[in-house]
Amino acid sequence: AQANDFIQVFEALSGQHPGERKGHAKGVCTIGSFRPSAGEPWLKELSLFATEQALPAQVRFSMAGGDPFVADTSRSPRGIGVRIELPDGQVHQLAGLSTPVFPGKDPDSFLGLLRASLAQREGETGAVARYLQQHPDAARQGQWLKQHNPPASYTSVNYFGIHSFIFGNQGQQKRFGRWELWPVDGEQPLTDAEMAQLPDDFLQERLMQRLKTGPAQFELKLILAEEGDPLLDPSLQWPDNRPRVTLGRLSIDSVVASACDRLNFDPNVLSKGIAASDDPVLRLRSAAYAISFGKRLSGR
Ligand code: HEM
Repeated sequence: AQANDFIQVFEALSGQHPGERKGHAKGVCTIGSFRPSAGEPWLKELSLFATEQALPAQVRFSMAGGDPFVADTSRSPRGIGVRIELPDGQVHQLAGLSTPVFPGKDPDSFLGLLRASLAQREGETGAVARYLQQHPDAARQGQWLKQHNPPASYTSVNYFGIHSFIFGNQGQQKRFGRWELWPVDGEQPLTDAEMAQLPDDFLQERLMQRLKTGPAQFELKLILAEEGDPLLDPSLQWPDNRPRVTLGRLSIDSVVASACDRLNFDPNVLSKGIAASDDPVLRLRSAAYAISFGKRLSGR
């Protein structure tokens, strides 16, 4: 699977929306800050956690998929894109989802699922079920979404980095870890009744109302891998009992609609001391985001 295959299938599934993101088209942009507070000395040696001062951040919340008009009640992932500006000019980005797993162990498996959805849409009954039967890794996100209603607001849900990243500077021990963002407001899912009754658009309005009462915050957490944890498969979660280390606090201050227009939340833009793993889905994302970024900047 190539990055462009994804752009094509996203556009086939969601229609042409010139100038919009080809994934996570619907969303809301905010500004805020990240205040590092990593307690462990080895973490303080990584650029992102070296200071305890608040670093400027841009944060975009989004609905998965390429449809800018999708209903906010949809049983689909919510997304968060975070861009943090370090004092020395480096930038660190995070782009995660409200599901702990991705629908595919690698790009081929995910692309197959998208193509099966398209085939089903075009009349091939049962195409998705057949595909999922043969590719259990591609079924895991859907299974999780069935068991967890979508969030009542963008700031009342956990977000997951999903991929493994490698933490440690040159000369230090390298440790595989995954990040999570935990809402300080607590998790609050929609009830079934709310899912049936709410209008298509309420997440942006709720976020603006929430921010009138002060910043909404998330704790950034790190889970470190233990022997035998799957390091390169984003469709698999690590056991729930892994300890989490607090890395800092992300503060969402205000909605600034245009502040993300020229940003590309490529998850491989990382500061010194944190590196991408060889997860093939993580690797492919940069190229797909670049194509989408180029298209939307040029109004295509
Ligand atoms: C093969 C796998 C994937 C492909 C092809 C893909 C593709 C895309 C594309 C084309 C965009 C729009 C980029 C832009 O115009 O700026 C996007 C946005 C996004 N993706 Fe992915 N993605 C993949 C996997 C993932 C994964 C694993 C995550 C989370 C861990 C994720 C989270 C996001 C988020 C949060 C955004 C919105 C960023 C923003 O607000 O601008 N994606 N994706």
